[in-house]
Amino acid sequence: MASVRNALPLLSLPQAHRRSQKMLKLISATPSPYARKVRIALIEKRIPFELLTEVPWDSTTQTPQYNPLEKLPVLVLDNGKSVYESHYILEFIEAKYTNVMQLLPRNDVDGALFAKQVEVVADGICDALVLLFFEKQKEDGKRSEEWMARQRRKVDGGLKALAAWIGDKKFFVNDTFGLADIAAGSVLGYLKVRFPEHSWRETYPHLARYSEDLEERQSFKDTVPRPQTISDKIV
Ligand SMILES: N[C@@H](CCC(=O)N[C@@H](CS(=O)(=O)O)C(=O)NCC(=O)O)C(=O)O
Repeated sequence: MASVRNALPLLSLPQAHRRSQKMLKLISATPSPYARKVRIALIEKRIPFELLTEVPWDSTTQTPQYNPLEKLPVLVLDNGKSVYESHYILEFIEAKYTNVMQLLPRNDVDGALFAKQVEVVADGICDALVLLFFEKQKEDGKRSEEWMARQRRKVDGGLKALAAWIGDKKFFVNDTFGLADIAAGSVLGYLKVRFPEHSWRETYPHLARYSEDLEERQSFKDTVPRPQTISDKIV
């Protein structure tokens, strides 16, 4: 498990505080669109954390020690407790750190619920992309074309919804960067890395421009997804 302290927020902390500050830990993987959501949120909120990079598919992973579902991201708290499932981690951070930038509008229930609906669709696209990615890894003759077609329909349907919702706006909710933009930006960044051949940018030019604008934010620049080498056979 590779470890790196997230330098951005620490640069703003007085030196003495850095040594005494017990650090949140985030178990992550370099390509993970789910983990990227949490990384972006922590950076945007300027909450210091230590990044622990894992390959959850390898037999050597420590992920199961922190999540009975054996999935990352996992946020490991100062008291050793772990918080898992990306949408819940974001809800946890939003609720527990109230004196920092908020991802959801405080006085707009419908706006907050819509942001969560965008996250549902973005995460659903990620789920379909992950299933598609691993189906494509199967040996010739063992891949199900019907199964892959079903996942592609979910991806395309989700992208159509995101494109319709964003239109030519800068952000999804109340013209303010927030949860919906983290979720949508993360899945669009994942598409670029894992499925560069997908034609979504030609099909939805506004969505492409929206994604390019988000990638200019420091929190996105610091968390660009990278493919990972999986040592063990996925079983
Ligand atoms: N719904 C989960 C999905 C997390 C997930 O699937 N993580 C993958 C890694 S990655 O696809 O995000 O890179 C994982 O740990 N997979 C291991 C496993 O499923 O056993 C979330 O939002 O946190």
